[in-house]
This record gives sequence, C-alpha cells and structure tokens, in this order.
Amino acid sequence: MTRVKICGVTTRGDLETVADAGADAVGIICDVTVDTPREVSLERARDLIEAAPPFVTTVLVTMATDPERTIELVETATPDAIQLHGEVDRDAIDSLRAATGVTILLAADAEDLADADRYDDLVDGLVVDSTDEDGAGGTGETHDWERTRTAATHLESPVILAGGLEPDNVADAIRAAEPFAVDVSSGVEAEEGRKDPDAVHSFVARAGRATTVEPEVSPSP
Ligand SMILES: O=C(O)c1ccccc1NCC(=O)[C@H](O)[C@H](O)COP(=O)(O)O
Repeated sequence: MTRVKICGVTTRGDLETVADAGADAVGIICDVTVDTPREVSLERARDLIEAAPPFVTTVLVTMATDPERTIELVETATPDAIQLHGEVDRDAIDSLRAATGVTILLAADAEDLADADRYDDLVDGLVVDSTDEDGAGGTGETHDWERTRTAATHLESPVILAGGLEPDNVADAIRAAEPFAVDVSSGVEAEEGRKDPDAVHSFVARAGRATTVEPEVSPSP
C-alpha cells in the first residue's frame, strides 16, 4: 500500500479534512525563502501539529538550512518529521539528528538525482520532487516517473514521489514509479493555500486503490 502525505495545510479545518480522508501524513510549511500561500508562522505550525490526531504523521516542511534554526523549529513545533528543501550540508543534518532525533526527509530534485544518492545514507526518506531553482516545492509540475523508479531501485531510503500529482494522475504515477509514498500540495487545492475536501478524499482513495502489482487472472474453467 502506497502511503499518502497531503502537504501545505494551513488551517484546522483542512487538517480535519486530511485526517478524515485517511491520509497517513500531513505537511505544514514554515520558514521558507519563497513566497507561497501555504506558508504558516511557527506558532500556527505548532498549533496544527498539536491538533493532529494520533496515527497521522506530522511533517514540518522548511527551507531553513542553519542547524540552530532547524533545531529550534523542531523543538518548538514538535513534528514527527522534518522535510528539508534547498542546500543542506551533511553536518547540518547530523547536528539536527543528534539534537532532536526527529525523522528527517530531504527533498531531491527529480531532474538531477545526484543529491538523492549523496544523502541516501544520512536521511530517513527522499522526497523526489519537481523543485524550482531555490529547491522549493509546490510547483504543480510532474516529472519523469519512470526515471524515479529506476533511481529508487538502488536507493536505500524510502522514496516519496511529489510534483504535479492530482486525483486524476496519482494512480498512474504509483504504477509508474512504485514509490513508498506520494505527496501532493497544489493538486488538491480549491484556492491557493486552501484544500478542496472532494479532491483530498479522491486523491487518498485513488492512491489507496492503485496497485503496483498486476492482478492475477484466474484460469478459465
Ligand atoms: O508547497 C509549497 O508551496 C512549498 C514551498 C516551499 C518548499 C516546499 C513546498 N512544498 C513541499 C511539498 O512537500 C509539496 O507537497 C511538494 O512539493 C509537491 O507540490 P505540488 O507539485 O504542488 O503537489
């Protein structure tokens, strides 16, 4: 079963929608260097993370790279995991892990999977995404899912497929890339920064129904 993360939640109502739809994880975006309607303050991030029900993994998504700041984000907002975008050095990841023990996900540019190889031994998961020149996500752009599948065959870390996914393409993406999880942000929005409940439910249901294994055909009697 492919897991599902719904990213860019900004309100308690949308958090409820995501949990009701049966998503495995929710992403809350905080401290990014790009202008996005999905960014919330650290206080709001902490509030949303506290409000998340049990069994929904909370992921703080950030472009902060300085270890002191990432440690502060984790200690204040107390997410289950942190997702790092942008130029992050290995020592910064080591410091963050040593100080907090938090699960660490790293966004890797789907067009250049060198970072995925370089950080594979250091992180707990790799988000293969269509990032912009600053390393930000939320682009709404798809990439070559077959290439992600090929890369994933030699990566140790679980691969989370992101970038331009939506209810109508998520099942095809899962079949093509065979990821550990899928991640969506703009593809389930009603307007910038607000989720569309129907799209969230449909995305989770279609991801759940998608299978990477061909169904067995019973022999005819
Ligand atoms: O979504 C954003 O606006 C964003 C901004 C800066 C850094 C990361 C961001 N999103 C991270 C995610 O995990 C998104 O779900 C992922 O990039 C996929 O986005 P989309 O293509 O819109 O589904």
